Amino acid sequence: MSAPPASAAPKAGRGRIEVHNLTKSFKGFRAVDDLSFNVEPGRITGFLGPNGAGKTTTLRMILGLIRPTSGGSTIGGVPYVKLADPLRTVGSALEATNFHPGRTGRDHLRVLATSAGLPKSRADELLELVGIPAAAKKRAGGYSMGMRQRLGLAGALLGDPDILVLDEPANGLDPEGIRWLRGFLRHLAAEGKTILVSSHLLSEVEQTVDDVIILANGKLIRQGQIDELRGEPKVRVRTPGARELAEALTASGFRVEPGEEAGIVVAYSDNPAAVGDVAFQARVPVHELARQRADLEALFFELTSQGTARNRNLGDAPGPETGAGAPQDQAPTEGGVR
Ligand SMILES: Nc1ncnc2c1ncn2[C@@H]1O[C@H](COP(=O)(O)OP(=O)(O)OP(=O)(O)O)[C@@H](O)[C@H]1O
Repeated sequence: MSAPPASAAPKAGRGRIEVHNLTKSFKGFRAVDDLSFNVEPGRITGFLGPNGAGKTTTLRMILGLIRPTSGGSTIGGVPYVKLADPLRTVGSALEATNFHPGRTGRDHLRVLATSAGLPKSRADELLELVGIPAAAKKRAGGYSMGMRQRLGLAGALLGDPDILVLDEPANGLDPEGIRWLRGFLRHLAAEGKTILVSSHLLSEVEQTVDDVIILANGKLIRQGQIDELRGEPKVRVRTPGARELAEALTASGFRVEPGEEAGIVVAYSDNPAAVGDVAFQARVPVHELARQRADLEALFFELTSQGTARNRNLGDAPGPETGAGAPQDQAPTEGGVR
C-alpha cells in the first residue's frame, strides 16, 4: 500500500515542527550545529540567541529555503518541500523589509494571494486583521518598520495556516505595537496554531512566549518552558533583623538563603503574605518585602556568552567566511510566503 498523502497526516501532530540533528555549514563554517528540538501546537515558542547564533539559517531550513548539510526537519511529520499545500500549512515572515517599494500593501497581498490560489479579498481582510487597513493604498516604500512588520504578518496569515514562523517580528515595533503583537499571537495560539518567533533578546519576548529554545554558536543551549527558566519563586525581605527572620522562617518550614547584601533574606516561596506573617509573628521589622523576579536578561546573557557559548562572531573564535553562501546552498523556493 502506498504512503498516505501529506494532507492525510494525523491531525494530532499536524501542527508540530520537528527538527532533528539539523546542521548547516557554509564553506566549512558550521552556522547550525546538530540542532534537535520540537515546537508544539497551541503554544508560542521563542527561538532565541544572540546575533549570528544561527536562528535565521535554521528557520530558512525549516521552510525549505536552503538545504541542510545534514539532518532535517518536518512539519506534521512531512518535510516542508513535500507539503501538499505549504501556504495553508505554514505562514512565514522572514524579512520585514523585503517588499517592492512601489507596490501598495493591498497589491502586495493580492499578488501573494493569487499565486497561492486564494481569493484576492483576503488582502483587505488581512490588512484589517493586522491593524493597518489605511495602508492598503499606500506604497510599501513609505511604510514605517512597524507597518512593514504588520504587512509581513498579514502575508504569513494569508492561507490561514496552522503554523506561523516569524523572524524577529517585534523588531521596529513601538511599545503599543509590541503589546498588540503579544495579544495577537496569544489569540492565534489559543486557536491552536503553532507559533515560532525568533528574537535576539529574551527580555523582549519573555512576556509573550510559553516555551524557549536558546541557541548560541549554532548549538542548542537550553530548551523548555519559560517558567522553568525563571526558576523557583522567591520572596525577598529587607529587614534590620535578618538573622532572626531567617531563623523564624526556617522554623516555619521555609527554605531561606542570604540576600546579595546584609539585611536581606530570600525565602523560597510564591506567597509573600505568608512570609510577611512569619515576620510579624517573630516581631521582626520589615522595610521591604516583594516577590523576587528572575532576571531573565542576565540569565540569557550568562547562558549564551560563557564557555563554549561565547559568541564566535565577536572575534576570539573561528568565525564565518565573508560573502554569500555558495549557489549550491540555495534550495528552490516552493512559493512560500516570505
Ligand atoms: N549564506 C551564508 N554564507 C556564509 N555564512 C552565512 C550565510 N548565512 C549565514 N551565515 C553565517 O551563519 C551564522 C548564523 O547566521 P544567522 O543569520 O542564521 O544568525 P541569526 O541567529 O539569525 O543572527 P541575527 O540575530 O543577527 O539575525 C552567522 O555567522 C552568519 O554570518
